[in-house]
Amino acid sequence: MSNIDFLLSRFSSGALKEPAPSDQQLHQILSAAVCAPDHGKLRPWRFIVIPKQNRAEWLQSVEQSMQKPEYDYPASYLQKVQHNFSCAPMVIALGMRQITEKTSVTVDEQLMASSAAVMNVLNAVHAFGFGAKWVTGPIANQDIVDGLGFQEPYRMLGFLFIGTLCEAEVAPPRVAIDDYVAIWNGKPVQFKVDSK
Ligand SMILES: Cc1cc2nc3c(=O)[nH]c(=O)nc-3n(C[C@H](O)[C@H](O)[C@H](O)COP(=O)(O)O)c2cc1C
Repeated sequence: MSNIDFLLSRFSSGALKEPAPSDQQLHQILSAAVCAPDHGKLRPWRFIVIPKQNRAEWLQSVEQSMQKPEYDYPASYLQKVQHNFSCAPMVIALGMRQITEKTSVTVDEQLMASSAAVMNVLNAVHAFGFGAKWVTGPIANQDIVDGLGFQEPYRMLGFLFIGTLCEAEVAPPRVAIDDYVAIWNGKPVQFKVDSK
């Protein structure tokens, strides 16, 4: 497969089975993260691997926090979280360190660099033939953020579930790029997708 076909064939999937990437593969996958564009070289991205051997303890703390009345999660969401965290072969919590002193680089730019780093991780996972899904959702309550160590100045950016794709999965149809790209001809542009 050519490099461009490789990029065009990536898709997200939460239907994952064992095995997960090996430690060596994970090291390379995370090394791809730090190749992301990074204004001011602030390295804002942070990754917390939640290893299989600590997953039961992690899940227990998630369940305890989600059952607190102040959070008011629907039972169906708790079940979904239990399923995702117990079944995913690999779980990585995503975060960033927000730097506001001695830099002119905005936190928005740091968020963009951190998101670009996650995208590199998704592509590196795909390069090794694995699948992944980035989720945020309402799970990041204060107890979960604190339990990970992602309280300020850090900011939580979600979780990555990583593993082997189920055979039946194929890439979904993609949108037409012409809808999202315009050529500037001296006047403000009108995107096709927004004028439909
Ligand atoms: C920052 C971010 C957060 C996301 N959070 C969720 C989520 O909480 N739940 C979910 O089902 N999908 C979530 N998604 C979407 C999936 O990760 C994925 O992008 C989507 O299913 C489309 O698949 P694709 O990557 O193949 O286009 C999120 C995506 C991004 C970029």
